[in-house]
Amino acid sequence: MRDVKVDVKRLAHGADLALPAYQTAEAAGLDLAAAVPADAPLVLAPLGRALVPTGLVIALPSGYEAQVRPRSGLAVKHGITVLNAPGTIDADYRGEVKVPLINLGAEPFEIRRGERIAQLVVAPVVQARLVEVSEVTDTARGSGGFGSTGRS
Ligand SMILES: O=c1ccn([C@H]2C[C@H](O)[C@@H](COP(=O)(O)OP(=O)(O)OP(=O)(O)O)O2)c(=O)[nH]1
Ligand SMILES: [Mg+2]
Repeated sequence: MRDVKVDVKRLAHGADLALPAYQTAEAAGLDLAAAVPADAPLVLAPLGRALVPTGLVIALPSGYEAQVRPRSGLAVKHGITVLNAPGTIDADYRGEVKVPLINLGAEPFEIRRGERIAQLVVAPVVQARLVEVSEVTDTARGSGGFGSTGRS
């Protein structure tokens, strides 16, 4: 397993929360915990959304991004997902990592302090060097898409 150093800082409102951790040896995502106040859990009503704090600031190395992805268990059991999935953390972002959650389930969902609400996947990035042309190369697919190869 390759790894890359990522600096992480815990903000005051997350200082007592454990750092994100990979839950298994080959896990791709670091689980992110909700840094909501212990005495004020966040309640997401059906179709309700919230920008959930993690209490974390990260500094990714140049050439990497971090993706904020849903946890499948919360999605399947409760309809909780990341509204902008996959969220993008840029390598030059130094603000708090936050998770825009939405409740697509039928019941209100309570998010307690320390609950693992999403996962962070660090990935390499390439930036495109755009070269404007008057004609693009032809291919067998051409402009076919959106189900052009059969049922979708
Ligand atoms: O789920 C997310 C998505 C983004 N961010 C932070 C890190 C990212 O670097 C920054 C900007 O995100 P994005 O580019 O997706 O948002 P934008 O609406 O384009 O804002 P900006 O104009 O600041 O780029 O917000 C998060 O904390 N969580
Ligand atoms: Mg942006």
